[in-house]
Amino acid sequence: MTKLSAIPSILPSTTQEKVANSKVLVVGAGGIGCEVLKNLALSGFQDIEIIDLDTIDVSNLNRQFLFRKEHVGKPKAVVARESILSYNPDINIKAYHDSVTSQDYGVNFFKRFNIILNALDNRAARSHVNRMCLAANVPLIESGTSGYSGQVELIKKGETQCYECTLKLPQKTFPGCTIRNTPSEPVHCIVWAKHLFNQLFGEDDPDQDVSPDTEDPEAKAENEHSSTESGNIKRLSTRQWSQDIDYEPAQLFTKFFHDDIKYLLTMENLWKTRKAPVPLSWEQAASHRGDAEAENNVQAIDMRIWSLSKCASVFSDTVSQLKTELKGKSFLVWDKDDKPAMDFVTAAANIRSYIFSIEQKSRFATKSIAGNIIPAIATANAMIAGLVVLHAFRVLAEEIEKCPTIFLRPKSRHSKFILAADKDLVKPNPNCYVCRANPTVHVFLNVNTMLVKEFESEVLKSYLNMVAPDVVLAGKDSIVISSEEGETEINNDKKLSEIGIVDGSILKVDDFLQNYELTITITQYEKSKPEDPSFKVVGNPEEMKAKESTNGKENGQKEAEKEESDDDLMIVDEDDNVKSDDPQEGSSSKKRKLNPVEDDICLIDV
Ligand SMILES: Nc1ncnc2c1ncn2[C@@H]1O[C@H](COP(=O)(O)OP(=O)(O)OP(=O)(O)O)[C@@H](O)[C@H]1O
Ligand SMILES: [Zn+2]
Repeated sequence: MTKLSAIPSILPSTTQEKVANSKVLVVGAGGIGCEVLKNLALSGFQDIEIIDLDTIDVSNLNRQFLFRKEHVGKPKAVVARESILSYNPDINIKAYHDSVTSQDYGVNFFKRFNIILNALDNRAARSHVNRMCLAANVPLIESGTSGYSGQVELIKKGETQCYECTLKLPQKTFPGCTIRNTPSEPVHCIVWAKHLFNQLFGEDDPDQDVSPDTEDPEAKAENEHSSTESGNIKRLSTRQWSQDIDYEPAQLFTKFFHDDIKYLLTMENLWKTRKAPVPLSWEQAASHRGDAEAENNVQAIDMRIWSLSKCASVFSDTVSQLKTELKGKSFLVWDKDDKPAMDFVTAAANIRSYIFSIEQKSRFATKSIAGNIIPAIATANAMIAGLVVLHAFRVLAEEIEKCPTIFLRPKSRHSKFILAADKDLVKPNPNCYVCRANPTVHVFLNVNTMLVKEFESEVLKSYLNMVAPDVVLAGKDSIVISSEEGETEINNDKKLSEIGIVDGSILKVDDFLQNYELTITITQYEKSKPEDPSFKVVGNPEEMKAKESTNGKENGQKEAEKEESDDDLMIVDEDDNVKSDDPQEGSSSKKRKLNPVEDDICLIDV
């Protein structure tokens, strides 16, 4: 029996019928997904499917209200289904505890739906669903939040831009010389401390060198030191040297916080317009007395700013703990939830901040910066989910012209939001490497150093978001990378040039799972600086510049700042289409491979 009574009577009767008879897929049952599912169930949708790969974590409970304490550890999709049935037992609802990128969900699976609603938190899954919906020609409503910001966007093949029509700028990174030579903000010291962790205990990454950067152009004019030296230490690997001294904390401290800083001071150009750092000896730090008061205040330990002597003792203790953890392993992986790893970064970052006269941060604040944590705001999720379902009504009523992209922006601190809408639907980008006919891209890389397996994992999968690519070298018609296991593994460790991929090569890449074909033109490129990316992907080489977004907050926030209204919510038209700081990355400006900072940002309870 169709429960039309649940359908908002404000809708025209034809739309009410369509709502009751349509089949909807919700992808993701997290913060937005739970709200969307509740809205669907309460507004008359009768046939819903949910897919989510994750299980319920205790940190989800404050905002993902379909879940309770007793559900922790259970699959989100399954529990969400049960909770929705408790609202309305007549709904036909099916749950999949699985990744939407799995081969089990091909184009025919997507074709079964009238509309698909994304409530995801990462770029790879979003891109995949985007391609599946284009291939299946099913409208997709894409949404995301990031703190108090959010966005809802309709994607309809041929009529609107797709998720990949605009270049998503990679997460903000910092120039290597700022991190290594001239930090000026706490985040620079925190990134340096994470790099230090990796140099001492993590996977080797030459881009994460922590020693003074002698190639810094600003310093070079006066600095005649050989680039084979760093500080007073010959540039043998930091890891090797640390192992040679058995991770003796005082010696490590002396190198990183005294000798390297002394060396930096010899780069005089750097300090002409900046406050110079002050080298800190192990003895000075360990016996530092000036900040004992900060230690004794009553705040929760994580909220306190640690004294310098506490930082020194935590540095020493965690170096010893991490050294023990490393035994028998080739490297450790930094994790903000791993206590010694997080304590180490807090201590090292704060010691460096002290040396550079930069504000020190509590462990709590350091964790949030180091883990790129943006708080998840239940209200923002709820507002965005409401807009998702309103858009769904309009799509089903075939009024897609009434579905411009809508942005949620914080008006000011705390409770005030504004909603800003684009004036019109944004048309597809004719150069989009996904939704245009016969898409092409140019990839700049070094064919003499990049391995076939790196090209597959970093360029095709991680950057271009393919799932199961098959690559044919044009002219030779042989498969050089196959999605079939065992077919081309023999090529994995070869350089691209060794299998005939050279400057000017054209590759035909086919991802059967995404029904997506892409032509790639290879151009030989060599890094000129160590921090340069190892490859670049460009739609049109003449337009190598990424579409610079003015910071997303400007979308609606500027409008709002002009207004003096006490309303908690304002709705304004959007004057331009400039996109944002990408709330669609949700909590997670998902890094592309080139980004040294965190991959997915985790949400924290607020
Ligand atoms: N490939 C995928 N297939 C299916 N579901 C996915 C996929 N990728 C992400 N998701 C789901 O999308 C949801 C996004 O929700 P949300 O942004 O609230 O994240 P969360 O993981 O619930 O929260 P937190 O990050 O704070 O732990 C998550 O439940 C996640 O499991
Ligand atoms: Zn597109």
